[in-house]
Amino acid sequence: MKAITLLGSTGSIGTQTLDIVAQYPEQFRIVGLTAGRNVTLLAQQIRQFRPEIVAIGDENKLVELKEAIADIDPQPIILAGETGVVEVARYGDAEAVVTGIVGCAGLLPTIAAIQAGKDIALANKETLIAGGPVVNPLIEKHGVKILPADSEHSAIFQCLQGVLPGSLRRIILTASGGSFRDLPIEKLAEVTVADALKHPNWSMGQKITIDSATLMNKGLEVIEAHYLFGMDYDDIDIVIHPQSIIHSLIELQDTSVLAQLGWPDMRLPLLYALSWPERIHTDWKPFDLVKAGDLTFREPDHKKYPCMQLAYAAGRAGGSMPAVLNAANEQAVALFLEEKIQFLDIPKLIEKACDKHQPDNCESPGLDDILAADKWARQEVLVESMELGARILSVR
Ligand SMILES: NC(=O)c1ccc[n+]([C@@H]2O[C@H](COP(=O)([O-])OP(=O)(O)OC[C@H]3O[C@@H](n4cnc5c(N)ncnc54)[C@H](OP(=O)(O)O)[C@@H]3O)[C@@H](O)[C@H]2O)c1
Ligand SMILES: C[C@](O)(CO)[C@H](O)COP(=O)(O)O
Ligand SMILES: [Mn+2]
Repeated sequence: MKAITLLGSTGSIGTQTLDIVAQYPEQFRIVGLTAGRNVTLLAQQIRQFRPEIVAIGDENKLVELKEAIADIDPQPIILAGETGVVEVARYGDAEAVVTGIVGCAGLLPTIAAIQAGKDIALANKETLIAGGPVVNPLIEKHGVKILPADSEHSAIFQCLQGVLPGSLRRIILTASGGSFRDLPIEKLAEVTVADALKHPNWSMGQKITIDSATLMNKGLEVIEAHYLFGMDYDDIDIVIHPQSIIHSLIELQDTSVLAQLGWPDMRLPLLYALSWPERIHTDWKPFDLVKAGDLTFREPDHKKYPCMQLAYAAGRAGGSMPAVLNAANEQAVALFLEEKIQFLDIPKLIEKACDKHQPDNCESPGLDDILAADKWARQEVLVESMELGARILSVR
């Protein structure tokens, strides 16, 4: 039985992970759970899975959580705030930590888990994009494994099983195209948050759904693939595949191409990340090529979706630039979700922050440099957005 700790238990990744644990209680045991603010759902999860330790990210919710589970015996250790989440990540005999927390908030807990010798089932891509220069050396130093849970990187990881080192020539990331894939570019200026949250194939958290709509999710996944598989940016391509059936492909030195297919269901990459190198027998809906229907592919439209090129440029710049790209994106998406900026402002704000950071890019950033770059980028986007807002208001 594998003991696991789950960061972000109340989110899309978190609840799907707990679905798996509930289905296979003989395979998995929950050691720790963390959430951000959703006390009601976290309390339910604590009742069901009886973790040894829990944390709520929002310290103002600690009393509410303690009251919600006061009758449970024995009581778990109950912590709060970023330090509490970090403590859960490093706690006890968990063999693996599932990083279902969203954003760079996952960086410090992930580092703590690695330093405690725990394998990482990595869904939280922002941690690797921002913290790659620090995380990868730590993975090596502590001899732990990063098991990709992101559907594309799981597909690549699965295709690589049994492939000899040095045989990988190219990675091809598939992209659904997101909510606006069939919308003419001239219509993007007026899209709403509600429009952007209507992902055609996947049900996910709000932030990543917006990232899918801007194609920044795919750009982030290019950087994620660079850090996970050591590929140069010139050897990582993107193809639009509206059906989200082929979850990515690898091309080998002899030009042979391997792909992983399946229904768009995040439980499968999560299950494989948790059970690797084993395969657990499931009774889930078998894949059916005929039912899946036509599989189509097209080139990404970089004019319509500038975020992809912004990500390639930040990845190639390296150093602290990916951390700036990621934080600027997190901040811009948050502003869009709050309806303070428009959809097309997202890439504009990110590009401004990256351009401004260029002369200060730290080539070999340590953790403090990454955290400082993250903080600077969020502040930069906030200031720029206010000026943007002021200009918009002055025009009205
Ligand atoms: N969803 C997917 O299908 C999918 C697929 C591939 C990769 N991913 C990646 O997985 C990660 C999670 O995505 P998601 O869609 O599951 O997001 P989500 O539904 O928004 O869930 C985010 C989780 O993180 C918690 N959280 C947010 N901010 C926090 C903070 N500051 N401190 C502690 N906890 C915090 C939330 O808690 P509360 O809800 O309690 O506030 C929630 O449990 C992201 O990095 C995403 O890119 C997701
Ligand atoms: C489910 C997914 O892996 C989240 O990262 C997938 O990448 C989302 O679909 P899209 O291709 O980015 O639209
Ligand atoms: Mn993905």
